[in-house]
Formats: sequence, structure tokens, C-alpha cells
Amino acid sequence: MAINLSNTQKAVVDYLGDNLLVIAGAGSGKTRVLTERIKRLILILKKGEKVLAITFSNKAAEELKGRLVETLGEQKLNECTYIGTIHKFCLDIVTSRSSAIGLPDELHICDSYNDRLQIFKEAIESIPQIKAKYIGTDTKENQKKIKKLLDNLSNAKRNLKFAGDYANKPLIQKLFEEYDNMLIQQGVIDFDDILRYSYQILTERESVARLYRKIYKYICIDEAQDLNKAQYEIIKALAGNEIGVTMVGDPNQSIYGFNGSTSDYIERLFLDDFKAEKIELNENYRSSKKIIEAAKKIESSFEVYGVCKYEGEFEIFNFDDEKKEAEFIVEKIKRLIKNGHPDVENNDITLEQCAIIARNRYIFKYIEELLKANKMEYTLKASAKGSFSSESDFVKAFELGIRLLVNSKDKIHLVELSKLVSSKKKYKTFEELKQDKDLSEQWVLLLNILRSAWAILLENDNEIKFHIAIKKLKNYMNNSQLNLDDHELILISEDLKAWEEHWNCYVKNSSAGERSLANFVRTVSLGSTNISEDKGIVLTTVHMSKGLQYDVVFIMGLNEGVFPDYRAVYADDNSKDNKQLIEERHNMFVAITRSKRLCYLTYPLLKNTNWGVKVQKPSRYILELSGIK
Ligand SMILES: Nc1ncnc2c1ncn2[C@@H]1O[C@H](COP(=O)(O)OP(=O)(O)OP(=O)(O)O)[C@@H](O)[C@H]1O
Repeated sequence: MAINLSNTQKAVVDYLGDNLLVIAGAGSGKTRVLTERIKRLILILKKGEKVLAITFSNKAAEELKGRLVETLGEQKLNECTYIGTIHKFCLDIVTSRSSAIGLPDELHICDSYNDRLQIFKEAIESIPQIKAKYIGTDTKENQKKIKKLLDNLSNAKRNLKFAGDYANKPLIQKLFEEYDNMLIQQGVIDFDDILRYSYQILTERESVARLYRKIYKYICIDEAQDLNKAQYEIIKALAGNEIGVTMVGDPNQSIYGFNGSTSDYIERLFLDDFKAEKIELNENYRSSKKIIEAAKKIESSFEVYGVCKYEGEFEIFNFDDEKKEAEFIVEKIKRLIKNGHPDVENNDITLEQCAIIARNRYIFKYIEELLKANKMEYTLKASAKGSFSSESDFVKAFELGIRLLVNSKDKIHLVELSKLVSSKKKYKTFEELKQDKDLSEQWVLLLNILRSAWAILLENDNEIKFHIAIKKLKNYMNNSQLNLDDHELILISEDLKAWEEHWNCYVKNSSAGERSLANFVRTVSLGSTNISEDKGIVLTTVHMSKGLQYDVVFIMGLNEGVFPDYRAVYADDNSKDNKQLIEERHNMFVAITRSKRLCYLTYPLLKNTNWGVKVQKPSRYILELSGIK
């Protein structure tokens, strides 16, 4: 359906000055405008130049690509744009220019928190003074301290700090250095390093920055209210004073403070540093009148011009307990699907148009059980990670082996694979493990199969036969000697299907020349191959619901301490300037504004906990909103 842009939207699309800040309210057509602006900028590019579009998530990058490809076609899109998350873009800088700052050529991503924690513990163990000073004898307390230290270190990295910046705290400096060295010795860097090292490359190697500026003539940043220091400084370093930067964001939707993000970067610094022109988009094309009214009660600064013709529904319900709350939602969805609703186009509602949003994933416990019992399809969106997440031991071993094929220095995954195949053995190399015949009969058979699949992957790095390797694994599953039970067979088959999807997605989004097994593993680590389509009702945390919209939205579990989160509620500072509480309010605003037409808030009065049945207070948002019928 062709949509006519409003005059303000057109002003954004056609702006041809240097830098532009677009403050865009929820549902004001940000994505639409960004798509049109990129198309407009492409028209003024010279041969070989590109527009760099940085999105907040892989899903948003896919969405943008999908919309652009419709008019530009695949070839033009690839010739004229780079669309991806900042981590993906920076990983390309680091992996192609690592030697410029003295890092090894082949680098991989340490993508799991537990792996990082393991390496960090080894770093602590290797420095006796740190162990003595920071770690005591109480093991539980130690775990907490170690995690806190690691969090502090991540935070420092997000603020672009290096070990050398801690010269006045020699022990911290040593720990920082040791952790970084240990990562590098294993051929890996962590997520924070991807940004930190690319910043170092861009600022210390002017020639590299110049090269990027020759290619990327315009930079467009989506969801810019969630930039943190590292991300903002990278964009600044990349742009120099030569490249036009457009930032689009909504301060009311800033919800990543725990990552060091703040809307200050757009509201203050971008305007000062880049002398950017500011345009505000205040229309709302998404939500019905009732939804807008509720959103305004949560964020009084939310101004909307132009009103949607639909009245919509906004209602609040409470229940004796969580089970009853879940039952109500399921029944309500069934009724809406059966009867439709006059405020939803064509009076027709499908499962896919319904979302259930909660502040954290644990709220979904009962509703998941109930949806399963009712055979109602749903997709749970609770975490951006989880790409390396095979459930069966067999495919887990295949996956760990792939990591070891591309990074022979990787000790963490060698230990993990060793534990999987044998509880007693410790191998020095992957090769040693692969050749071991002194294992259980089952693992000797499985390793035999895995060896042949891994060998296929190594045959030709320019033309990886991933599907043939998977086919080999599938064929062997039918081998009766393996004696796998039905449950295990289902897990294996689902895992293999997931790996085929990762591979297909990787192939679709990469060019033949850049493909390699190592590049594939890095892309999976970034979650860039994890963009399967949502099926059925979407159950999503607020954070994962960003940028999405549904005709019907339920926001459940609205109790004080859950939403707003207890950490914000019980923070020492309970004033209205409490940053955590401000961010919780943004979370509530995001949740409500995902709804196009109908929005229902629910909460239980009692909750079953490990400590018995507890009375629950309604969320402060319920009290604020209860005047709305
Ligand atoms: N000029 C317009 N006329 C009619 N509909 C529009 C117009 N611009 C955008 N829309 C529609 O409004 C809805 C919201 O747009 P979009 O998702 O781009 O908003 P957004 O600003 O990204 O929202 P949010 O920040 O809350 O995620 C979409 O369904 C879009 O197609």
C-alpha cells in the first residue's frame, strides 16, 4: 500500500544539509522515513560510495533491507548501502584491520557471558595480590565479587577505557591487562572489545578512517536514543567533519541505561558536536485514541498531532492469582480471533497480530503452559542471544567442533567439548580429542560421524559445503547402531534444522567473496543469523518489543516490583529524578505504544512464591492509568 508522507516526514527525507537530528515520537513513522531518506541519499552518491545505516538490532536491519530491496533490487542495495548493527559494522573494521593496532589477524568473538567469566576467573587466579585483596574465603560471596569486578570492567570498556588508563590503580590495571591478554591468547575478543578496538583503529590510524570516509558518504542511525559512549564516539571518529550524519531517536523510548546508553547523546552532544539541524516528528500513525491517551498519561512530554480515526480499547483487569490472569488472556485472545473487532482492519484478528508483553520473561510461566495446553502457537522473544544453543549433545558437539576448526587457540570450547564426550578426559588439542577411540561406544560412533562432517566443512573454504555436512549428520541419525531414543532424535533434528537456517541466512546476507567458515561463526556469534520469522502470538519482554507493533497488546504482570522493576523501586533514591525509575517509565511507554488498536493491562493480586503465597500491590502505572476506561 502506497503511503503519502506528511510534510514534516518529507522535510526529513529531503534534508540535504550536513547533519540532522530527527526526534521522532512513538509510531510517527521513523522506519518509513528512514527508508525514504536512504533512497533519497542514494540518488546523490557517486560511483563506489555508500550510505551506512546503523540499526539497533539485526531484526531492524532485516526490516530496512527488506523495504529497500523492494524498490532498489538486491544488487543496487548491496552496491549503495551497508545496513547492520554497530557491532556488525565494527567487527568488519576489527577483523580486517586488527594488525593496525597490533592484534592478531584471526579474531573470534567470545560470545557467552560464562566463557568470559571463566577467562576472567583465570586472570584473577594468575595475580595473587588480586586474589588476596578482592576475593575472600566465602565461595558464594566470591562469585558475587568476581561478577561485580567483571561488570565494572565491561563498563570501563564501554567507556572506551584501556588498561593503561588505570595507571593510578596498579592492581586493576594488571587485572585488565591480564584479562585482555588471556582473551587474545585464545584468539578471541569480547563484545565490548569489538567497539573499543574499532574506535582505537579509527582514531589511531587516520588513513583507515579516511578510507572509510571515502566509501561511506552518509551515516544514518536508527534508535539513536540508545547510543552509549563507545557507539557515539565511533560515529564521531568515523564521520570526522566530512560525513553527513542523520540520527533518528525518541528520548521517551530510551531503555538501555544499563548498557551505558543515554538520550543525552542525541539531545545534547549531537547537536553541539555536529551542529545538527533538528526536526521533530510528532504525528502518530499507529495507535488508536485510547492508546495515545494512556501513553500520554505515562509520559506527559509525549505530544501527538493528528489523531487516528479509531477509538480503540484500553482496559485494566486484576485477578486472584497468576493462573487466573493467564486464563483470562488466553480466553480473550480466542474470543478476539473468533469475533474480530471493528477497530481492527477488516474486522479480522489473527494470532500473529496479538502480543503479550511483560517486564521479564519469568512472568510468562503460566501463560506458556496454557498456550501449549490449548495448542495455540506462540513465539517467545526474551533474549537477543542464543545463536549457539544446540539442545542435543550430538549437535552441540558438532557446533563446538566448528568453533575449534576456526580457532585452534580456543581452550574454553575444547574443555566444553571434552566434558561432553568424556567426563574424565582432558585433551590438549582438538585433534587429540577427534582421534580418541577410548570412549564410550556411543561417542566413538558419534565422533566418527562428526569427523566426516567437519572434514567436509574444511574441504574448500571458498565454497563451504555446509548442507552436505548437515545431510551427512541427518543420514547417520537413522543408523540403528546409534540407539538414540525418540526424544533425542527430535532434538537432533530440530537442532540441525536450526543450523541449516543459520547457514541459509548467512548465505543470503553475504557475498561469495567474503564467505568463510570463520566469518560464518562470527556472524552467528553476533546473532545476525538469528532472525527467524515470529509465528503465532508473540510473547515478548519490553526490551525485545522495540520497534514492533501489534493490533492487540496485553501487558501482564503489572505489579509494583515487577513493572516497575524492584531494583528501581527499592533504589535508595526514590525521587522523580531516579534514573532507573525514569527508565522504567520509558519501558511502560514502549510497551503501551506497541499497540495499534487494543491494549489490555493485567495483574494478579496474589502470587505463588518459594516462600508461600504473597499479596501483590498493583503497579504504580495501574493506579495512574485506572481513570481510563
Ligand atoms: N505518512 C504516513 N501515513 C500513514 N501511515 C504511516 C505514515 N508514516 C508511517 N505510517 C505507518 O505508521 C505505523 C508506524 O510507523 P513506524 O513503525 O515507522 O513508526 P516508528 O516511529 O518507527 O515507531 P516506534 O518508534 O514506536 O517503533 C506503520 O504502520 C507505518 O506504516
